[in-house]
Amino acid sequence: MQKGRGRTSRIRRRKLFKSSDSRGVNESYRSEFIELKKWLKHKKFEDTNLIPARFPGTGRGLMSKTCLQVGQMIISLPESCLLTTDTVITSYLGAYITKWKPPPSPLLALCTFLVSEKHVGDQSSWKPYLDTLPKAYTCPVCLEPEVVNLFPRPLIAKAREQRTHVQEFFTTSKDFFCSLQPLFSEAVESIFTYSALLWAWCTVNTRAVYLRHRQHGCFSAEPDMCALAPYLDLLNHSPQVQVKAAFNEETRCYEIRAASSCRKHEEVFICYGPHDNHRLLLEYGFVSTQNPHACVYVSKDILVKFLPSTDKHMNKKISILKDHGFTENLTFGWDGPSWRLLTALKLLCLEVGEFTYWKKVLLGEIISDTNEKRSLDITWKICDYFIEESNAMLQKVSHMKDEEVALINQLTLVETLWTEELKILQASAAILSNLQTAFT
Ligand SMILES: C[S@@+](CC[C@H](N)C(=O)[O-])C[C@H]1O[C@@H](n2cnc3c(N)ncnc32)[C@H](O)[C@@H]1O
Repeated sequence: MQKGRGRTSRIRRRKLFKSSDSRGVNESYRSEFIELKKWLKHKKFEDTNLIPARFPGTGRGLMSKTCLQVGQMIISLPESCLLTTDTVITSYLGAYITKWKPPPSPLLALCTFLVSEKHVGDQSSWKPYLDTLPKAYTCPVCLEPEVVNLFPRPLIAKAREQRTHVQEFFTTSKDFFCSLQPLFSEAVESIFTYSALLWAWCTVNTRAVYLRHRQHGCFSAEPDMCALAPYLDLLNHSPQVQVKAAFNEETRCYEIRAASSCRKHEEVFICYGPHDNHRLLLEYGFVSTQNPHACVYVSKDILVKFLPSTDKHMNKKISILKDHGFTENLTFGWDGPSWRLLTALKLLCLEVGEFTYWKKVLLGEIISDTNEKRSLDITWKICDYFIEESNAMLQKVSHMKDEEVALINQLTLVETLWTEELKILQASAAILSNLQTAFT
């Protein structure tokens, strides 16, 4: 038998591949995690199942020390470890928040606390936690505008909205920050800078868990539902896993239980929600590969671009689609064009004599073979147009990666997004070709 060609060798190679592909490198020896564990232990948290580790695909996360069974507790974090608006209200900031008018939002309270505690450094009782937080984030608001301009069109619009939102959050909070001057020897303008607030905003938005509080009278009406959960917030997202996560009123702990099993020394994931890649990038600053919820969005303008400009009913058709909510959430997915996209196109493809049947189209009825075929052909053309666009964008990003070395990480993120979109479109194109064959 030739060396390296036998069954044992194949198994060994497969095992090696598995270990280099999904196994993490233990990081529990790092000083920030040693300090964090000591601090958490002092707050009555005992960790038995998890170890901080770095993984090839997902970066820093948590690894299982043992095999985790369905229903088993993954982590149980006592209330005293959580950073909530209660923490802020009972701190030195409480008196300032209570007297400020108009009342600050719960989010502003959390962000102010984070910036202030980070500023005091060694003096902060939250230092062991703060030291484990990322120094920078990759949400679109943190990316260079030239990188954001490389996003798919619908995401560019959302990324710009996010930037405006955070800028307004900063501008409208400046007076409140000024009111905190008595607490600091330095000028508050040098502490509560835009970049400090941006860091805090991203910390809360990418890491907080959902925890509904009773509404404090000293805050604005926005729901108070975010809690920062040290250590637990090292858990990365997978769309494939299921967990049960909630605050247990009896044990007064935030608990996560496995709803699917996990093998020893594998990364332990939670699911942040059934989010598509645009939402993951917008809210958490990453893209998930093979995400079953990922899709490619089709805007109304693209639909119209592929339809004859001579159709005298076009404006009426568009306003029907708008009135019935059919101009939003039109998508291509792994399983082909969405029902909403196909339905919108069937309505837009109605011939003059068929126009009166538009209600039936919206109810999912088939009007004619011609209508079915025409709408499928146009769907295929749109899909093909998107495939070409994705390929062109991937080439552009690859070229920029050579030119703009300082932006390599940001560009890689965009590249992953377009690569996933291309895969989805190719899957959709294959499904559409099969459907078209049925009408020829
Ligand atoms: C709650 S934290 C999880 C821990 C984080 N990786 C860390 O090092 O602190 C959420 C952030 O982790 C990263 N993340 C989570 N799931 C991921 C995944 N599947 N792939 C890549 N990054 C992921 C994103 O940056 C996200 O904003």
